[in-house]
Amino acid sequence: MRTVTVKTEKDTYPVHIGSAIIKELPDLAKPILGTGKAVVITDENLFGFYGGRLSRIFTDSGTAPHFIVLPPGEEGKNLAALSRLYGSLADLDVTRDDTIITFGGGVSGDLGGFAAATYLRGVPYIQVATSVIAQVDSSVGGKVGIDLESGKNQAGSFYQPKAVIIDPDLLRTLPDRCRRDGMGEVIKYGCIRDGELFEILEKNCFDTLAWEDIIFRCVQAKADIVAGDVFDKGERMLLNFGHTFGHAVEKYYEFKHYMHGEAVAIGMVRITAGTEARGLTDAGTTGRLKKLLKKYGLPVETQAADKDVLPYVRRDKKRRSGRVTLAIITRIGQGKLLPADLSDIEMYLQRGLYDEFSADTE
Ligand SMILES: NC(=O)c1ccc[n+]([C@@H]2O[C@H](COP(=O)([O-])OP(=O)(O)OC[C@H]3O[C@@H](n4cnc5c(N)ncnc54)[C@H](O)[C@@H]3O)[C@@H](O)[C@H]2O)c1
Ligand SMILES: O=C(O)C(=O)C[C@@H](O)[C@H](O)[C@H](O)COP(=O)(O)O
Ligand SMILES: [Zn+2]
Repeated sequence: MRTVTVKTEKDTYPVHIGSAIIKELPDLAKPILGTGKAVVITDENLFGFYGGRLSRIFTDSGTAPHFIVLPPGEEGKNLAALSRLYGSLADLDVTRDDTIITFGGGVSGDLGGFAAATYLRGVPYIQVATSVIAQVDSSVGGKVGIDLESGKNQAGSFYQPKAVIIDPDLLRTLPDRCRRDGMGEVIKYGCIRDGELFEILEKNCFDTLAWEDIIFRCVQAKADIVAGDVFDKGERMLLNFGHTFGHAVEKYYEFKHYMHGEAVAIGMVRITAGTEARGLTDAGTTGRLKKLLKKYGLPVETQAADKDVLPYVRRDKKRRSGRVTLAIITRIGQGKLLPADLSDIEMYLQRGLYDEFSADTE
């Protein structure tokens, strides 16, 4: 087992990464749980695969967990689901001495984490990450929240977990589309910070990747970034590379068409074409990025028209009174924050630039 420590001004917590560590969950959780109840928030798919096993390992260690089982998928990361979740927590008579364990992908983590942040003004929680997205990104850093009618992740909070548990073996049951989807965020880390990771991904394929190492690299990168900017005022905004357009396109399709990593893939290509067109990014970068995304089965463009998607771009949370901070890359491995007028966003993200600058590099 390897452990990365996330250290912010207020919170310090471990991210444990290791094959088969799910068996150790009750022991790893014990110092947090104390004598309180363990309330596992998960989704129907995960409950089907792992509910029995989780029950057993906890019961064997002397604590029977309570389960709250949500419908799976992004369409359920909303106010109605949050409201039902509060009801379930009340039915279980949860108090601040109890511990929530989110067991799942980014949706269970974001929604369950937001419930933990707000129910009784805060109940301690642990993230157990089961999807690629959750293992490389969402379980770390404490961004929790839900989608609103106005857009993606529009209500939320920064609420750090007490611990994060990542067992790569759990990925064995992950559907192929979700595995591919997760590569959108992995490739993001290669783009904004870790050029060597990008090269590893270029040289390998799903079957040859050393998965635990990939997770470790991404988690370490995220822990470092979050430690320096927990509230997303500076460097953390780099983690939003590809998300300005990506979130807009997810919302345009009402979260029914693209998964998050797919939308981020499309968004990374869009913004990079826009900055390459203006000489802000090394020539050839968009083509190289596009080629890698395609290799891992990700979409690189959308059918949706600019006029339909771009209005949602204006909801971006990196916006401050008429200005927006764009997360861009100057080359593979080097992220940069680019302040721009809100009115310029469309110029950077227009489809025409994509067509011009996204030829595959061979
Ligand atoms: N908070 C953050 O920092 C952050 C970072 C990245 C993404 N996100 C959010 O994460 C969400 C996307 O995450 P996701 O793709 O994990 O979504 P998800 O939780 O919906 O999981 C995707 C699908 O995979 C299934 N699944 C997950 N793990 C499984 C396993 N081990 N075996 C079998 N099935 C499994 C789920 O049931 C679901 O159907 C989005 O809402 C995105 O906004 C948040
Ligand atoms: O942790 C962060 O910071 C991120 O931006 C990680 C992103 O991958 C993630 O999708 C996040 O939820 C986006 O945040 P938002 O503030 O744009 O909603
Ligand atoms: Zn993301």
